[in-house]
Amino acid sequence: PTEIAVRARQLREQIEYHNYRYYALDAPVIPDAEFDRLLRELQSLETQYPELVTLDSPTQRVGIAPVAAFSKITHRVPMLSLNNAFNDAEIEAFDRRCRESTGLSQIEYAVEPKFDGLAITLSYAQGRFVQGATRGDGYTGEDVTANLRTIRAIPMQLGIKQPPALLEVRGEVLMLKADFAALNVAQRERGDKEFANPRNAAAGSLRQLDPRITASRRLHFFAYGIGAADGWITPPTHAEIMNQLLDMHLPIARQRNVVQGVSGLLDFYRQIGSARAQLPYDIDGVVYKVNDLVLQEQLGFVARAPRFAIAHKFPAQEELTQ
Ligand SMILES: NC(=O)n1nc(-c2ccco2)nc1N
Repeated sequence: PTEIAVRARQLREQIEYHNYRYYALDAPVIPDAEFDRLLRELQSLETQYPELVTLDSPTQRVGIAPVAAFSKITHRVPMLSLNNAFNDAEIEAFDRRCRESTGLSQIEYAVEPKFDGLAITLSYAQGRFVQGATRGDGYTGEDVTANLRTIRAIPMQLGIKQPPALLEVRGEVLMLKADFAALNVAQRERGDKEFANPRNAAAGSLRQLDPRITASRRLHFFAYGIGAADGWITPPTHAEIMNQLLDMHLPIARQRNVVQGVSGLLDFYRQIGSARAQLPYDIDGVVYKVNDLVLQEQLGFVARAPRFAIAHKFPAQEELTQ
């Protein structure tokens, strides 16, 4: 009956909104018990009326049947990796190259943490999540759509009224430090192998053929850019792309900024470096991107890496002593 279908749609929207509050804003507005009640109400409606179940219903976050193997996906826009810099002199050289190639005396950069997880791409058609893949070799990755549906930080619908016809979101799947520690305790108790670090735990959890195993691991996601886009008016800067991603209910880094020149870059590097141990997730550096997208075009890519962006890495973390 229609009022049941209306109630089911209402519940789906409310649950997805609370996921946004919790994972993208880190500011839930209802207690977990109330969230669970909404989910149970939707589950009971879908059990009574199976025709109400949709693939992207919040009740399907527990994972569907496993696949025998992952199929391959070729990225419409390659997912290229960043060049690395390890000291201030290399960053000064990066900034100099950007100034010389653009003829500008000072460059504005968008800066953000470099998540140490697994790069993935999410495709949204008319605002609905339809496909997701790993980075692979940058040109071809594995189709892990069913596994990504279980990650509650990844919205199944973009949270805007007029979504683009197609939008590819690039980002990182990761496991929070606390969830990693708890997982290893559980692994040890089960007699299963422990993971060396959160990055391996995230990769191992995402690349499971059985989505129900992925669903049992607490994975998180942060968006950091865009791939292909059809029917979307690209904003003029990277910082504004990030604002729009958050408006669309995608989680993004909280510690991001827009800075001027090499001094702004190095200040951010030190600021994040001193806060690194307190962050809830592992990072292996910070990322600097020329903010203006027209300048990014001008600077382009050398070989396979962009000339307009660079990762500034921290010294490798000494292995945690027991
Ligand atoms: N891993 C990470 O946090 N990344 N990776 C990029 C990236 C890779 C290629 C272009 O941008 N940006 C950020 N914040």
